[in-house]
Amino acid sequence: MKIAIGNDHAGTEYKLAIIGLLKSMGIEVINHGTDGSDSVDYADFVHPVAIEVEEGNADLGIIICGSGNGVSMTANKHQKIRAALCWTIEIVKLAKEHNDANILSLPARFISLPQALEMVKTFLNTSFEGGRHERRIEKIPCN
Ligand SMILES: O=C(CO)[C@H](O)[C@H](O)[C@H](O)COP(=O)(O)O
Repeated sequence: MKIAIGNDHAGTEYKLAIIGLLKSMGIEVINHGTDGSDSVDYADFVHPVAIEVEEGNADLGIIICGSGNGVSMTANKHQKIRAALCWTIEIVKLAKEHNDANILSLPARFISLPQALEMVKTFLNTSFEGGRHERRIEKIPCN
């Protein structure tokens, strides 16, 4: 299992903790930064994550900013990406079961760090249900 991860300055603290968790689980991480607290533009760090997932270099992605919106909007511009903005464990579960989300988007300024770590575990441990949901996700791309 390989995970690509990226964030802006609002997500650095959570990102570093998530990398620690993933490594402790034996998961390989491709870190696209930023690793600092200086103000940056999230798109610069999210497009590389989306490309890793689209090209199959990473199995899944995790992206983090203050609200989770900027990173989600950026990732979802990529044809093969289904980035899900999640703020509870249940929504993470549904994002995998029903939407086969391949990138988890976290709003670092609106969830606690322990909550974020639990959400990451749920993202990794939940499977797509397929069936009617397969038909629906196939209709998402517009070009
Ligand atoms: O893109 C965002 C909002 O959709 C993210 O939450 C950013 O992290 C946020 O806008 C950064 O805000 P800042 O005031 O520049 O720290």
